[in-house]
Amino acid sequence: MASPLLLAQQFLSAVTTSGISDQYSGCINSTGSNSTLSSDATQTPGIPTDISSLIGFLVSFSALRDWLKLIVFGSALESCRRLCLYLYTKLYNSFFITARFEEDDSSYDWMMVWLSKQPSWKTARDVQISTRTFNLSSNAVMIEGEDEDPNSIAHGNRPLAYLPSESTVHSFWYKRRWVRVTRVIRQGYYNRREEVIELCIMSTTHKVLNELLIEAKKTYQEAQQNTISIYSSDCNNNWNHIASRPKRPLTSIVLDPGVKDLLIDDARDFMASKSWYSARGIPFRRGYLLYGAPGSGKTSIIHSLAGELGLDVYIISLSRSLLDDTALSDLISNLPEKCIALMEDIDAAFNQTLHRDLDPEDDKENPEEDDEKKSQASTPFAPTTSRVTLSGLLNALDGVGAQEGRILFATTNKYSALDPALCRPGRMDIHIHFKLASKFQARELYRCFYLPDSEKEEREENEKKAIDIKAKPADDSGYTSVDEKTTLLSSSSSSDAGSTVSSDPEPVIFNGSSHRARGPQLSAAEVAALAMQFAEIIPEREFSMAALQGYLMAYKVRPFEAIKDAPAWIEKERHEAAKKAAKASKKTTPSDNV
Ligand SMILES: Nc1ncnc2c1ncn2[C@@H]1O[C@H](COP(=O)(O)OP(=O)(O)OP(=O)(O)O)[C@@H](O)[C@H]1O
Repeated sequence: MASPLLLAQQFLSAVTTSGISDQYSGCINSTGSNSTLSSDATQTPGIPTDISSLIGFLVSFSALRDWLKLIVFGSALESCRRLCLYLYTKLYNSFFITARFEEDDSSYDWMMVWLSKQPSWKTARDVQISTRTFNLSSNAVMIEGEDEDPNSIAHGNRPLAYLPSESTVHSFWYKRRWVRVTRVIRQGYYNRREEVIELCIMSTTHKVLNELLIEAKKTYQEAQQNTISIYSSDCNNNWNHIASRPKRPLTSIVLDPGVKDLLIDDARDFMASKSWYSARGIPFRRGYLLYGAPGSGKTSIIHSLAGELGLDVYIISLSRSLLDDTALSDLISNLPEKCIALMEDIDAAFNQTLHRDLDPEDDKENPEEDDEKKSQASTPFAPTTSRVTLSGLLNALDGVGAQEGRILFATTNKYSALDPALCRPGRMDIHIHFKLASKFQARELYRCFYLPDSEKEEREENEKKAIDIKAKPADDSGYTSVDEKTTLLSSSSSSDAGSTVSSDPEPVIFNGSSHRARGPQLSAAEVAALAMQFAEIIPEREFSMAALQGYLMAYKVRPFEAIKDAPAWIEKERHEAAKKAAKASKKTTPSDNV
């Protein structure tokens, strides 16, 4: 590598040949310091060899002098700029607090809904119109003047909102503090569009920010009051909000007497017993296994309970592609402290097909549906890519990383196929059998369908009150055996199941089908009497509640026809079931012979 001295000498020799050095040659020679000349340098007469004389020589060029001045001046300027920036940041940070909200976090939705309610946000001059609801089904972010039409979603009219345009700055006053808001859109990994809200508050402490956050969260929760949030995991194992569903009233689900009470009381009691569990060193978790006939209300009751308890539902799909034991464990440990974790068709995760096999015992409960599923299961579907093992699931449920405070609901149609380790108390504390519809359920479902709305509201109110009274904290929090509770609660509600109506209702003259609003207006007593008639026709434990619901849906505004045509419908269903059973047995006979 060439030394700087050598380079300087080469530069000088170039200058000398161009004649510039002539005027300076005297000066160079006058230094007379040739003592350190190298053999190369001796070949170029008049070139300074020590550093100080070289610098003196270079400085003697006016252009070089200017360059040097520029470098010194530039460095000083840059240092000054950096110092100012540092001081500004220091000063800014001591007077302002900046908070960022990323789009994939729930706090972003809180902020957007809260901001949409700020007068200055609504009057922004540079706006983007959006139909985003921020995971709310209500019109919490609608623009002023838009009617709050309860049917708007049914008509496809999503509420409109003003969102200030991206990268524009908006400011307003909050509790006598100046607040600046910026919507920043940036490019994330894999060119993913990411949105961040930056909130800058003029405050020296976090007090105002905390107040603002609490207010935003409350505003959001109020807007969300009548909905439950449903979360599901993505392939990166993150929990994503996938939907907000309106709460389903418990009265709309008809189960055998005592089952609903058992579930709600137990879950409420569990949620209020954290200290009881920790005092005894028992993991604060509760598991419910709902098993039985398809379409008997297992999923529906879970959603309804979530609404009643004010918990979000986190769906754990064991057959999700690429889910393995580690990913499952991560998912479960990332659940929030109070939530409902739902594993549907828990038996299906360990089968090699995407469909459920059926338990021979359960076959009896719903032959038609089961035959259908059997034939589906026998078709060559791609095997699931899930790699969850039973031991992986057991560890995830109660291993070290398992989340405390969560309520797990698992459903299955194939109870006897489940491993006893999975069903043991501690993992699944309460097992509830959901059977095909009883006469009592058929009667209540009919009432639910045709009861006037005002009566329904009253009934819901009464049921809610009854639940609230029971919800008072119990002294003996902890595990109670299923048998004990079922007996207790069944007896308390059996009077309802056995009620009868003595007199026949007045027939209402009504023909043909019409819109629901123009259907016959029946009194509660009339509906009750008709419901009794309907229940008498429906055979005990032969049809699922989903099948009965499907039948009544066809008679939404024709309560009398629903009763009149029920025997024919039952015959038809039996006939079809027999046909399917014969077909299925034909299919299996040749292989049996082989
Ligand atoms: N007990 C019930 N009361 C009121 N409606 C019911 C009941 N059972 C089922 N339904 C209705 O039937 C439909 C299916 O119910 P749901 O999905 O809850 O059944 P499920 O037992 O979870 O079925 P699967 O085992 O096939 O998942 C829903 O629309 C629900 O409204």
